[in-house]
Amino acid sequence: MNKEDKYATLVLFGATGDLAKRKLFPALYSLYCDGYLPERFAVVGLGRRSLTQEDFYHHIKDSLEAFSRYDIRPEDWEGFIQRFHYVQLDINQASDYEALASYVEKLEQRQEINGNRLFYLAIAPGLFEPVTFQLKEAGLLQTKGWKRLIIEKPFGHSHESAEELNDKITQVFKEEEIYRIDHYLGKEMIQNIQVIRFANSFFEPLWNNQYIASIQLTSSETVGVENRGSYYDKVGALRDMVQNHMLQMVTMMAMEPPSRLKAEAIRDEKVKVLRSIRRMETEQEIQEHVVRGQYEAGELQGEGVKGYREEQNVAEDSSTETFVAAKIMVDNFRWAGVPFYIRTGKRLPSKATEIIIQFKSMPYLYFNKDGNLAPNLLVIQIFPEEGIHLKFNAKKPGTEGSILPISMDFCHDSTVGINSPEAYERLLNDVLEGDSTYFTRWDEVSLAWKIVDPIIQSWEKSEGIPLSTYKAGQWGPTEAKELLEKDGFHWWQVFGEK
Ligand SMILES: NC(=O)C1=CN([C@@H]2O[C@H](COP(=O)(O)OP(=O)(O)OC[C@H]3O[C@@H](n4cnc5c(N)ncnc54)[C@H](OP(=O)(O)O)[C@@H]3O)[C@@H](O)[C@H]2O)C=CC1
Ligand SMILES: O=C1O[C@H](COP(=O)(O)O)[C@@H](O)[C@H](O)[C@H]1O
Repeated sequence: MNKEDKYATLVLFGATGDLAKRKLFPALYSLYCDGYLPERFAVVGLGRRSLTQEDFYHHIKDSLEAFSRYDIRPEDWEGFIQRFHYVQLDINQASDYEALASYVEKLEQRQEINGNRLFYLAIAPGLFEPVTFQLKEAGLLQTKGWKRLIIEKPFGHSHESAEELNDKITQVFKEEEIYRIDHYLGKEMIQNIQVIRFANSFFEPLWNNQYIASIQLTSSETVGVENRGSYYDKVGALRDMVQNHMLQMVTMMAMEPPSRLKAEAIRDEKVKVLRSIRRMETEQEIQEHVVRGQYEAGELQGEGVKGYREEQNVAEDSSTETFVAAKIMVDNFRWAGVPFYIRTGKRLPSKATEIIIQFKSMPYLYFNKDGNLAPNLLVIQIFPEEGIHLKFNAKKPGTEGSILPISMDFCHDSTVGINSPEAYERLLNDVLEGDSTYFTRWDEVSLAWKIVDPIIQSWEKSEGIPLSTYKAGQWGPTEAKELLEKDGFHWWQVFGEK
């Protein structure tokens, strides 16, 4: 691409918020240090509070000191911080947008930026819609260059609310200008799934129901809800993690090779997977295939922790799930009969994200006739380490002649020896380049809601599926174990687990 195409002004709503502090400023700093930020690039940070430029600089410095993967070097800091400008704006005040429009225009003239504008909504979802309309009203979208919108999660609370939001936003921005963030798609090893699958002749032939017995996807967290109780208690793990991150991982694993390595072709294939996922409609199906749980007080890493209902801003009688496990079936030629087991939860024993592919057993067990030969596993480790591990059987050295499960390991972190870029760095750079491959298109979001909505509705009925409990520090309720055991599987030990 032409380098001028990347020159841009980033208009950042929510510049004084938690996301900006923990993720966005550090991501911008890394992009700057790695030479990915265009030479003409300005950030207009917006917040409700009154801040001087100096205050804003301090705020950004604090953010980098706490969260950046690079140390602040004076020679980088100067070049970086001069791109930042703070403007106080109340999202509900039309006159503030007029002031913003004139500020941005003058800045673009001064910095010779040709009108490319990137609007990032790092604000509460209830504000997404008013902001987009005000941007239009104030003429901020009438620009000579491109305009793009980055929108944070959650995108809706149900299919209906997501559709309403989408209808509103698409009155102002075209679909190809909208970048819906799912930060899991920015993770190194999730992007690597395509390369593992489509650049290796020995994986692709095995990637189907003839050779694969089941696939497990885990995203476990040790943290509780922390200071996000008021958000989380209305949302729960199914909306917070499954509707987006977990289903996106399933699509990356299950999709067909795209016709071209282009955003639309890849997203078309992911959509086909979402369409093929068997919908659970009846209460019985949901009860059989989905487990929900909530943590009680327990012990984690040697320390006592409180239960979910004792957390700040959580209702005393809350029935919000902090854990979900589910069996997902993808009804197509490639995957018929292969269960995809997903689980995610808070206050679990370790923080880990990984995908484990369990291959079918050999048709005849010459070696262990009792059937105890370990199955071949391919482990895609996404967090804490980034790596791929292939587990297979080999002869135990010596005369005994017994069999030993061994592992061939590729550990990305230690092999490459770098501090791998964070998801937000890749995603911000992609938006600047106009590449929407790792953002969710509306039809993906819509289908994902259609998969989870009936489950939510069933849970909301008082006679619906019971909410199980688990002690903080355990791998969810016992029903999560039983979900696999009834199919003859078990959860494999997560890498991060001690
Ligand atoms: N924090 C996180 O780790 C994650 C957050 N997200 C999403 O990112 C978005 C932002 O979250 P987060 O940063 O945590 O939220 P915060 O509550 O920390 O920040 C909210 C921001 O919105 C601004 N704001 C609120 N009301 C107004 C208003 N009327 N006019 C102008 N600005 C206003 C605040 O400005 P001020 O403080 O000056 O009032 C602040 O900058 C949400 O959609 C969230 O779901 C997604 C994934 C992770
Ligand atoms: O989107 C979210 O993701 C985080 C987990 O992300 P990870 O990159 O640390 O795995 C989760 O804590 C949060 O509740 C959810 O909103």
